Amino acid sequence: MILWPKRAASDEAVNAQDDYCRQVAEGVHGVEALFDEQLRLLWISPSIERVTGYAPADCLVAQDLFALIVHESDRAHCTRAVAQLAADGLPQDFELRFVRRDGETAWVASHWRRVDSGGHWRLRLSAEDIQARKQTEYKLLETVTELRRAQALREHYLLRSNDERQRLAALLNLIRLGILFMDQDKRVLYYNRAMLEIWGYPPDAHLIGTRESVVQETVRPQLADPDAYFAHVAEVVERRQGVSDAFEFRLVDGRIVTDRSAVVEGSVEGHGIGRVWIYEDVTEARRISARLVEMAERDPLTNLYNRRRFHEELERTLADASRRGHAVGLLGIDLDGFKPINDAFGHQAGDEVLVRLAERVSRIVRRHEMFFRIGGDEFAMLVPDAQIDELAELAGRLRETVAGLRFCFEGKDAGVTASIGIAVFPDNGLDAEALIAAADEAMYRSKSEGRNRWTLSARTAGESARMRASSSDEPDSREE
Ligand SMILES: Nc1nc2c(ncn2[C@@H]2O[C@H](COP(=O)(O)OP(=O)(O)OP(=O)(O)O)[C@@H](O)[C@H]2O)c(=O)[nH]1
Repeated sequence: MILWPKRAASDEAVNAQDDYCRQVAEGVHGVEALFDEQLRLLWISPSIERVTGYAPADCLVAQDLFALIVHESDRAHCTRAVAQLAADGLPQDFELRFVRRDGETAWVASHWRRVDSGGHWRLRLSAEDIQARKQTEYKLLETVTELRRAQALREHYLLRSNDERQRLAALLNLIRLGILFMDQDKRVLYYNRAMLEIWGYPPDAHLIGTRESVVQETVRPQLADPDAYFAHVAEVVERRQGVSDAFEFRLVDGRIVTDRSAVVEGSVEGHGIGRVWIYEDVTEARRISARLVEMAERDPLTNLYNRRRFHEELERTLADASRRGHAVGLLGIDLDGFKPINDAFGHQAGDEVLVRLAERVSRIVRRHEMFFRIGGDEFAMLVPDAQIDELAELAGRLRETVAGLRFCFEGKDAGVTASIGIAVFPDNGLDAEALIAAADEAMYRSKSEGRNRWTLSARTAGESARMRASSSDEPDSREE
């Protein structure tokens, strides 16, 4: 239903004017509507159908127009604003959502005005479609929200990666290995505390960004052989090996350090982003292992090399002598009358004899000669590149030294003598076993022929069964 105020004019003119006005009103693009004082809908433009899908007639017959077309969330506000306008006549402008017949939402900007005429008033609604703008706004809002979320996520990851870095740095600072990261431009990227300690930097040294060449110059004075070390570094860098082999080097203060290095691969395969160096101070480890080797090779009572080292040295010396065509002398030594000392004065007295004997005999041993305790009261002397004369002379001195040792246990004089057998490589044996057997056999001859003497083995190499022993006379040992 459309209502127009009547004017005093001819019916024809009025009808024509009505027709013009109707065409204008019905052709408006936005939604126009008129409500009476009871807020009942009097007229609504056909454009409502374009915006909501409801025809003007649907709106006019609706019991509650707001319930039909205003979105549930905006309805209360809309009702309040319209009641306010009715009461005070002040314009109301706000955005609201229409609910379309197909259930979709259509945003409009609504403008509510009170129009007065002849003591009566009506409410006029003008609403323009702002759906496109709202959609843009929504999109913008979504984009902004998305950006904020991404930003928050970035901050979160940044925080987490900083935490990770802190954790990693704490861990790396705790470990005893020195760690140094160089970037692809050969500048220091990271180092830990142990790296500073190993290279003798003060704990507060600041190396980040320092060029490799500068670092090398600062560590040069620490190195026992800087040129060899830097040649090694250059070779490792040149070779671009996966992980370099451990390289051992010495510092001027006597410490022993090893290094290993690897290229740090970036996320692009085959593209190195720098290099990591790992340093380990192995001084203590080397000292302990040397001590262990020492312990395994030395007799704890006399501190002479033991049977194990004797066999190693004998094999090594024979191999060396074979290559050079040298002779090797072996003196097998067994004490005479040692057991009676143990029996008469106790084991401790026997120990004292062994210790003093080892100490005194060691004094007459020359640089290239080696003296061993094989076990019990058995000793051996190894003489590389030996001549028979020298060996006889050495055996004589040895016999004399042992016989000259005097002890006093429980107020009684005591002493021991030595029976010595001399064997020479290659004359008396071509390998360690044969040489030992020859020396033993000669030593037993010394025993059987009166003790306190030396005997030269007469065994021919390769003829182990046959013996041609020469025996020394007491006390001036001599060859027969
Ligand atoms: N005190 C002491 N005695 C040892 C040690 N090792 C072995 N013995 C003893 O040394 C003795 C060696 O015996 P023998 O070789 O018969 O002694 P010996 O009186 O010299 O006899 P011959 O070799 O026949 O001249 C044994 O009584 C062992 O118990 C040791 O480390 N300390």
